[in-house]
Amino acid sequence: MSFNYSRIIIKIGSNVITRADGLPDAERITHLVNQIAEIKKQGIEVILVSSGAVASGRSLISVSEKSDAVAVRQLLASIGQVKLINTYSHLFGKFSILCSQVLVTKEDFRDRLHYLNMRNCLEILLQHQVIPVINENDVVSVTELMFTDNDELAGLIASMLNAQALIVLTNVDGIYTGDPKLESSSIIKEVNDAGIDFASFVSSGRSQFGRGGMITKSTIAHKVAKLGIAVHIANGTKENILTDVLANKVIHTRFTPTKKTSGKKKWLAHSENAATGVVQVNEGAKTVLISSKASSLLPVGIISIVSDFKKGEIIKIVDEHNKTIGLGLAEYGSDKARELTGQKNQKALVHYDYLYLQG
Ligand SMILES: Nc1ncnc2c1ncn2[C@@H]1O[C@H](COP(=O)(O)OP(=O)(O)O)[C@@H](O)[C@H]1O
Ligand SMILES: N[C@@H](CCC(=O)OP(=O)(O)O)C(=O)O
Repeated sequence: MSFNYSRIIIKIGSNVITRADGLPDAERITHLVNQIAEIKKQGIEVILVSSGAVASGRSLISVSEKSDAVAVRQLLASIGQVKLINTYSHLFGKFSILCSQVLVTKEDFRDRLHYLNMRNCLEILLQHQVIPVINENDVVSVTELMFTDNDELAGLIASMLNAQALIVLTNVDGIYTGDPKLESSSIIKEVNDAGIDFASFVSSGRSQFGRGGMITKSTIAHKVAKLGIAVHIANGTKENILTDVLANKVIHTRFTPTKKTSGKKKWLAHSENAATGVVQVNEGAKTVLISSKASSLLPVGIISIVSDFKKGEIIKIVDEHNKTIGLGLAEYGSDKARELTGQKNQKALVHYDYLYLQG
């Protein structure tokens, strides 16, 4: 049985695009573009999240090893992104397909208006049959402003565009039960909502040119699947991998999508870093909020306003043990919330439509 998706995000990792010597693998990129063109011909909308700017830069310039690592990354990415996008543009052009360059930073996902502007841009590209090729803007994203890696970025894009699936291509067949190099390890074919402790068997090690490693892939995949989007982690170095994944013909790891979530909640799900305020709730409120019943956060269940916020800002909701249980959009500021804390029959601080609860 093949998967019937109409909109997919494909993430191509550094290790898929890069040869062992650190230079871009032109043959592989060509093969992937050929498959994407084939998928597009079937009427499936495709958004590409592609790493490879740094690797492409490496093929164009040599830099002294003594130079500052952050500056070198900026230099390589700045030069390399031009080559990367030119490669895609040339290869897609052979199929008369237009692609576009979209470079983003973590900041672009913070503010809802900015987020919606970005979404509108991607939607109009898709409406015009263009394949957006997205990468982090490595030239301005440094240290704490960076995404953990492009897996995190791909997860955000999948949520933003209500995609049905996210396909993450890496250099192993999927998530293994242990070190992929050991014979005793096997591929986990299906992950469902039951919740697996990935950290217990996925090592934090990364492959040569990767940034986040398999741990970020697992965490992001789990989060995205819980928002109702299927996630496939597969080996991008294998022949016909994309068409085979969609035809369900190849062994890989698939995270089963669970409940459907609204666009607003999907945005909130990825907004922890943008939260300004923190609100602590009691056990009763926690139970009601995480139950299957749709409930808003009312002042009666609030114990304290831990840090300040203004109306319309994102707040983190924590339980009595300071564990984060969700994120929401404040209907009013922290001054008013403090006045109402513990009181019955008051206006909700977070309306259910603007409340995302981590499960
Ligand atoms: N349990 C595991 N299953 C699969 N891969 C693992 C596991 N533990 C660690 N890894 C490592 O994660 C690497 C893939 O992540 P990463 O280096 O970030 O790649 P990419 O560039 O594709 O994002 C694999 O090459 C593998 O060495
Ligand atoms: N933006 C960088 C890639 C960063 C990155 O996180 O890569 P990956 O390990 O593939 O998720 C580049 O284009 O070189």
